[in-house]
Amino acid sequence: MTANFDPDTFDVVVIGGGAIGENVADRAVKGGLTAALVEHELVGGECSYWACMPSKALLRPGHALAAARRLPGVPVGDHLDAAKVLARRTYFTSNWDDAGQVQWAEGAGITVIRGSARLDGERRVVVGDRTLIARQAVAVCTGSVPVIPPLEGIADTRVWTSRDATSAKEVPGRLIVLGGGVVGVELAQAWRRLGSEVDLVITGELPLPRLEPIAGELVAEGLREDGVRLHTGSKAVRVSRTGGEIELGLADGAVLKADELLVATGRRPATEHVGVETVGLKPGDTLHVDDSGLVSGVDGQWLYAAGDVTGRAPLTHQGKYDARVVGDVIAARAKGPVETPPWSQYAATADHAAVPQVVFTDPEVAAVGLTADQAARAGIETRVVDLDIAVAGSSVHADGYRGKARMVVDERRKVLVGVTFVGQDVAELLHSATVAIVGEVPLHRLWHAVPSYPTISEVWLRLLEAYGL
Ligand SMILES: Cc1cc2nc3c(=O)[nH]c(=O)nc-3n(C[C@H](O)[C@H](O)[C@H](O)COP(=O)(O)OP(=O)(O)OC[C@H]3O[C@@H](n4cnc5c(N)ncnc54)[C@H](O)[C@@H]3O)c2cc1C
Ligand SMILES: NC(=O)c1ccc[n+]([C@@H]2O[C@H](COP(=O)([O-])OP(=O)(O)OC[C@H]3O[C@@H](n4cnc5c(N)ncnc54)[C@H](O)[C@@H]3O)[C@@H](O)[C@H]2O)c1
Repeated sequence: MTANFDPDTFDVVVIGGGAIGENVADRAVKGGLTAALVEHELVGGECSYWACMPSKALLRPGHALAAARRLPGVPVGDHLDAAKVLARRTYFTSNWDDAGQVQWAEGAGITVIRGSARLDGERRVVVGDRTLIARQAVAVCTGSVPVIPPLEGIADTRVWTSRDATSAKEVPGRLIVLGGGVVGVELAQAWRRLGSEVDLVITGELPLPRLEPIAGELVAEGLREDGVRLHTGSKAVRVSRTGGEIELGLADGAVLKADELLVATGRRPATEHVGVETVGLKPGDTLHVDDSGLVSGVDGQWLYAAGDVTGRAPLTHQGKYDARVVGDVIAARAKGPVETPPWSQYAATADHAAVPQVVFTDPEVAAVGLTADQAARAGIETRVVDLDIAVAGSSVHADGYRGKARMVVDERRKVLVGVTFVGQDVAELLHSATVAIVGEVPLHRLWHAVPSYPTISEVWLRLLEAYGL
């Protein structure tokens, strides 16, 4: 480790102390460097306080109740105790206090600096009246912010973003959710199961349009069964609030009324106020990176980025994988030139081949790799195998179990390039698919990975049989 005599000079300065920035700093320190982590809100970022953790804490009790109802003989009540669910959610956010994460970071040897950071040319970062100097590298890990569509009246109307929807202290009586991506479907179901009347407005015919159609089909079915009113093919055009009531006007003339409107129409990289213009980049743009995390268009191998700000895979686990690459490669390059071949410690190759994602609705969606469409568009000669999940394990798991599975095979290489499972409790099946894709396991060898009886994993056997093995 380089001795740190000047309190404003570090080997690495990380801008943004979300999960991704924390991991860049941690790996750099583990590699023998000094690192400063600059954060202007809460160390831990979106995932810990307003995204993954609180949203999953809001969803899980409703799923447990629904699962219990599918099993005769299990004594269950008819609704959740919302106050207790909200209190448990708040526990998972540490009541929006980052003392624990700061303690972790300092214990890991990272210097935490509070304040808003801006790049100020090569290897310089300004925080308030301090100018930090980065001997080796600066890593921008500033995450993303919600996109608010330009609806008439929206600038003057108080609406919810995902932050409000994950931190609300009371259950709204009526909630409109605009946008049928992952945030939209998860939070529509969470609040519906906590007692809100929910209208979900989507532009297409199915929610979750980036995933295989089986995901949108079964999730739409699940939402409707819960009582969510799904407005498909709908375009929101105007919004207003009178007193406590918000109105959302649709292009077909319909007007939806509610107590709150959650705008869940996507996110964009947070690069507007980070001083990227001082190094020749455009504020607001995505920071495109190579597989080692080096920002494109900036010379000198000193500016890195990871996480949502890169637009590669806006997911905590994948961003943390990219962060481990970035922290490791900065430490390695501090000692000399480094090769970054695919699948090496210094290349985030999986971002192109096998990004896993779980949508934590009921039914769950667990998907990794390419959809059939994406594989075909990439010029891969594919064979698609579709199945209902109907094995001994699924029927024991829940009465009336409904689920679907799809695997996308690269026919030339006889390996998997994409797998999607949809159904109750399929999330834990996903890692098997990720291992198969990353390991490029030939199907004839996968045949020898025998799933236990009676588990839902037996769907693997059925998929391979349906393929012809
Ligand atoms: C509702 C919701 C649910 C989600 N659920 C999941 C899930 O279940 N699983 C999953 O994998 N992903 C989930 N995601 C996505 C996940 O939250 C993000 O991919 C992840 O938080 C990105 O981490 P990050 O570190 O890149 O950004 P962030 O977590 O946003 O961290 C960036 C940090 O940088 C700080 N910062 C920004 N600018 C500056 C500056 N100039 N100076 C100092 N600090 C600055 C911010 O305050 C912030 O703390 C969810 C997202 C949402 C919105
Ligand atoms: N469980 C998880 O892993 C999880 C959960 C939540 C979020 N996330 C991540 O966070 C990111 C952001 O999620 P998101 O749902 O905000 O974004 P998204 O881009 O996934 O979905 C936004 C949706 O809003 C729709 N939309 C855009 N403009 C609209 C408009 N004017 N009216 C109606 N619909 C409109 C889009 O067609 C899209 O379907 C995602 O990329 C996801 O990876 C992950």
